[in-house]
Formats: sequence, structure tokens, C-alpha cells
Amino acid sequence: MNMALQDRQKRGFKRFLRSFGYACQGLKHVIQNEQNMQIHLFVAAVTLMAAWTLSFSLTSWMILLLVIAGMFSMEIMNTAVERTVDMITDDYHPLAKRAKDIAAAAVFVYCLFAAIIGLMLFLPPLLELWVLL
Ligand SMILES: Nc1ncnc2c1ncn2[C@@H]1O[C@H](COP(=O)(O)OP(=O)(O)OP(=O)(O)O)[C@@H](O)[C@H]1O
Repeated sequence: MNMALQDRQKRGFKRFLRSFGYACQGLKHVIQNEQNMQIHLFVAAVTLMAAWTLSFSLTSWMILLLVIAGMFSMEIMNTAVERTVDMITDDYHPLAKRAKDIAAAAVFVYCLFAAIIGLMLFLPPLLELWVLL
């Protein structure tokens, strides 16, 4: 029996730790290889610093963190779809294109709404600051 199948039959904390390790490997791969993920990381860092400077309320922090986490998860799942399609075919295939484009569309839709929520979160405190200056 191969290692992966043996692993699947194990239970308990050790298995949990191993799964955590695999998830970290996946995360490392996406961060190192996907330019979009690096852009998301940069935007997230800037937004978090801005939220800190503007003294966001607890509710605003929770919404912001949820949106950022969703954005990262979307990009990670998109990469998983891309890699799966690449494994199935190296050649041009209309269905491969369809699958990748639809996965990319999921990220795009999320990004669009994340930007709207971002404006709703940041505009009021920014306007308040502007009035005070
Ligand atoms: N095997 C394939 N067959 C048909 N179309 C493909 C295939 N692989 C990618 N495409 C399409 O080519 C276009 C450009 O894809 P591109 O190679 O730039 O990115 P990707 O493979 O989707 O992602 P990444 O560059 O992050 O690996 C997209 O519309 C994608 O759907």
C-alpha cells in the first residue's frame, strides 16, 4: 500500500498535524508561484494598515478580515482548479479553457464585491478625517 493511502487510514492528532503540514505546503506553493496571490497579499497588508490607522470598530475589523480571508481562499481554490486542469491535459482543450475561466470568474466576482465592501468600510472614516482636516 502506498504512503498516501496508509496516511488516509490513520486517525488522531498526528493525522491532523500531517494535514496541517500539507495545507502549509499548498499555501507556500500558491504564494511563491501565483502573481495574483502576491498582489492580494500586498493589498491586504495595505488595507490592514489603513484600518489600523483609521481605528476601525470591532465590527468593521471582523468584516474586513472575513473579506480578506475569502479573497485568499478564492485565489487558493482557483489555483487548485488550474493545477487539476493542467494535470488532466497539457494540450489546448475548450473544456480546459472553460474550467479555468469559470474558476477565474469566481475570483473576479468575489473581488468586485470585496472592492464594494472595502469602499463602504473605508469611505465614511476617510470622509470624516477629511472634514476634520
Ligand atoms: N489546457 C488549456 N486548454 C485551453 N485553454 C487553456 C488551457 N490552459 C489555459 N487556458 C486558457 O488560456 C488563457 C490564459 O491562461 P494562462 O495560461 O495565462 O493562465 P492559467 O493557466 O489559467 O493560470 P496560471 O498562469 O496562473 O497558471 C485562459 O483563458 C485559460 O483558460
